[in-house]
Amino acid sequence: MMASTRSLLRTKSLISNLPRFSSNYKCLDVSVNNDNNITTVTLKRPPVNSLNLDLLSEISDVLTDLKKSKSPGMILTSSSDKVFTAGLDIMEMHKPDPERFKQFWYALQDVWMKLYGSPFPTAAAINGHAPAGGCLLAMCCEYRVMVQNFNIGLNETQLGIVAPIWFIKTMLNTISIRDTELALTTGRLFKTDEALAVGLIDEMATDKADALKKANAFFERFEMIPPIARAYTKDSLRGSDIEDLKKNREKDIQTTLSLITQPKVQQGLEFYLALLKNKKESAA
Ligand SMILES: CCCCCC/C=C\CC(=O)SCCNC(=O)CCNC(=O)[C@H](O)C(C)(C)COP(=O)(O)OP(=O)(O)OC[C@H]1O[C@@H](n2cnc3c(N)ncnc32)[C@H](O)[C@@H]1OP(=O)(O)O
Repeated sequence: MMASTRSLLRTKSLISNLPRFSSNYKCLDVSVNNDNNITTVTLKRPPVNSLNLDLLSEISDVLTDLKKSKSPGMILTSSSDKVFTAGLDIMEMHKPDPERFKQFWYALQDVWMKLYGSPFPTAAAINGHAPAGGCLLAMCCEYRVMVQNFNIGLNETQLGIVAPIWFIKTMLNTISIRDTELALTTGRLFKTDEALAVGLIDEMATDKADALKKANAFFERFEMIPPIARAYTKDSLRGSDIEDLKKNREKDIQTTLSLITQPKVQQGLEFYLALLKNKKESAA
């Protein structure tokens, strides 16, 4: 075979392996780093990247594309300069339409299973606050770099809601049982340096550029590791948590719907929404 034909075939096979991303994402920016082929997925749903059905569906789609294209890795970050994501969109839980809520929760389960269980390595460049669902997304990643002076944690109890068992398992996979219990029961939000001290994040960064640089450096650790050995090892550690949710998926949706629609829980959410609005008014 002529050298030029060989090189053309090689180029073709490289092209067919490159991730093909939909340009139709409304709430995400997706870009591939030419130096290391790592994909950066940037959450872009102003003002606070709250996770509604649309955003979750797009994250789910991009994770499917990355798996199909055998991506060498993904960084999750935000286009905002102060919020990574404010967690689940409270409007999806406030006076929910049951059918819409089921779709929303199903999409959240999907994102969790795909991100927590991804065969490719993942890092979060947390360039802003990451409460509740935001902390969950960050903890699903294998490595977390966080810009200083922001907050992260599972603060559900502060809203009068209960973090589902798969949220709890994700925290248990990250920090100690003792710290998980204290953090969850008090709904604690950790400042960046406090999060580093308990191991909720792996590194601190001065700004987003520094966070992205450190997140990119994480992937160098796998240069000499066969991807299949890496992926099987991750699955041995995380796979049983995912299997548990797969088995209980419908039950988890029904239980969450019946809890979220309880009058006391709805009152708690209304109170919390009012606090968010008042905060704005008293700052003005
Ligand atoms: C029983 C059932 C089990 C359910 C289990 C549920 C599991 C997870 C739950 C969650 O993820 S609930 C969400 C928890 N999130 C929070 O507690 C964060 C709330 N937000 C904030 O603390 C702040 O907004 C911020 C993230 C620190 C950012 O502060 P900033 O000053 O920059 O912005 P704000 O002025 O506060 O907000 C702007 C705008 O966005 C609205 N908003 C904020 N967070 C959310 C949200 N999570 N969902 C929907 N909307 C949100 C906020 O009200 C403002 O709205 P406007 O006043 O501009 O209309």
